[in-house]
Amino acid sequence: MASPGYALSRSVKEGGIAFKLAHGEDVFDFLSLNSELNSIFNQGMASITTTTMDAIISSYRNGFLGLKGTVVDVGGGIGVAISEIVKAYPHLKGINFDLPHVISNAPPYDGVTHVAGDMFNAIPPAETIFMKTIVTLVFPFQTILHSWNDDDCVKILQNCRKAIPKETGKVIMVEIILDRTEDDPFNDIRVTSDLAMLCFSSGRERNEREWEKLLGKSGFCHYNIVKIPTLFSII
Ligand SMILES: C[S@@+](CC[C@H](N)C(=O)[O-])C[C@H]1O[C@@H](n2cnc3c(N)ncnc32)[C@H](O)[C@@H]1O
Repeated sequence: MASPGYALSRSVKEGGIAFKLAHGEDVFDFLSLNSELNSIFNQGMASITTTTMDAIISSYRNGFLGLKGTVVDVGGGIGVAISEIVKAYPHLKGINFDLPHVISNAPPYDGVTHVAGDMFNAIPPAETIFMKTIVTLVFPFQTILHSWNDDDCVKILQNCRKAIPKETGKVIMVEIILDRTEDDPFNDIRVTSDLAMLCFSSGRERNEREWEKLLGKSGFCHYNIVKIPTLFSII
């Protein structure tokens, strides 16, 4: 996992993603080809997610209470986040959507259907889409949108738009928002995550203006930001 750091200077000078220069594959292809690492990665994501879901579920209570129908967690890993959401808000049904090699490791949860697929092709239809990022310093390349460059993010968000009802659909993203002006103890780790994205993906962390631009380009003209007591905000 340290090797992409050693490829960073080559990536800056010659172009290309440092992770791919170091390992010959993009990160998610690399995981799909290494079943032991894939399993460690999925379990790691699941345990980190368990620690942040409490803050998300309680801080966004009115948001979840106002939803109806089905929520699809895009890039939901083995389904921990969506299972916690439907447990806390049982009026909702959940779909956990991820790549086939991840879904094949996912355990069953009440109220959750697992669906395998590729978010660059199509996302299962639902009233609401949930996308949650993760940051760890061991696997610092966590998606969802911060792992991808702007063009890829627009493709993902446009697919989100196609999957939800035109007038009433909603996308809930849990992402980092860079903010240099605020005196916030999480700011240093947000910048560290931005550097980590440079090593592990084509992505980056973004400030509010950059998020607004990305959302606008993808056809979402209304958004709100809800600050929660973690590294992340809800957009
Ligand atoms: C950081 S992990 C899991 C994050 C998860 N949302 C959570 O909070 O635990 C990101 C997930 O995105 C998935 N992913 C990557 N590319 C994808 C694609 N093209 N389509 C669907 N899922 C994808 C990965 O397999 C991985 O499980």
